[in-house]
Amino acid sequence: MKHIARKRFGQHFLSDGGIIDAIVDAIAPQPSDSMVEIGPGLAALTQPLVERLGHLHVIELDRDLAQRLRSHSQLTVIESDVLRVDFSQIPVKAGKLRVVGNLPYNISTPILFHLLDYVHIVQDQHFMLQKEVIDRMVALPDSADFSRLSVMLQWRYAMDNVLFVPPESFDPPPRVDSAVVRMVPLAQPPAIDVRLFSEMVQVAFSQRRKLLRHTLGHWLETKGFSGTFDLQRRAQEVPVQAYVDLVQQIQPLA
Ligand SMILES: C[S@@+](CC[C@H](N)C(=O)[O-])C[C@H]1O[C@@H](n2cnc3c(N)ncnc32)[C@H](O)[C@@H]1O
Repeated sequence: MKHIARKRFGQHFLSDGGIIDAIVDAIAPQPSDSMVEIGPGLAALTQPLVERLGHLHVIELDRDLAQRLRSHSQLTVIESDVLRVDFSQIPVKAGKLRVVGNLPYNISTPILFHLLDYVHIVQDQHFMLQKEVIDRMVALPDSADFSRLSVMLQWRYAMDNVLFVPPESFDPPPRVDSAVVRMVPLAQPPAIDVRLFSEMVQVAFSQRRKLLRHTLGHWLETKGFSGTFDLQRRAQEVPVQAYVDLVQQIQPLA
């Protein structure tokens, strides 16, 4: 029976064979990999991936789609909201977990933040996202796209935009351009208090047009910060490393 795409689940199914091949080539799955796919849908990516891997974990919220996928003996289906999945419970053969998915765009940022909690067990992530979101993820300081998302991901991942995907590659087509991003956790990430860092970056970018003196200045006072930091700048002018250095000065880790 034909599945009718459900808008509330952000369902846009890949239908362009050339794009599917290009994504699978970019992922380069190996039989020794332990991989999990978020939102397999009608298995456009799932099928070629599992052919190369032999086995794949998939996380699907839509009950009907999860039911269809269960008939596939090489898949372990986790029927759940991905934001509730504890990725540390997914078995890995050896090494680390590889995470892939053509994500539901309405919750792509919460998914990226949820996965930050598991970055230490992840080898890499390949995600199809709204191109505009990827532009923000990989943006450099002083550009209009440099945002909270850029800082929150760049301190922990090396990222690159690997493929542009136009709306007509999907059925039904989304109203936006898409792209595929590769995210590789940094081998030697800085030691920081992630919660404090997240709070600080949120405060810094809360009013992008204002100088940090008016936004971050007060927050730093409440934290008892007595070091030096140039607050005569806007949040988007500050390099990621400077945010890292700042949070390390506020609360040196034990
Ligand atoms: C953009 S579609 C991609 C489908 C398929 N991978 C493809 O490329 O054709 C997103 C998929 O994520 C599923 N999904 C939506 N919200 C979800 C959630 N919170 N947790 C897990 N899966 C979800 C949808 O049901 C859908 O199958």
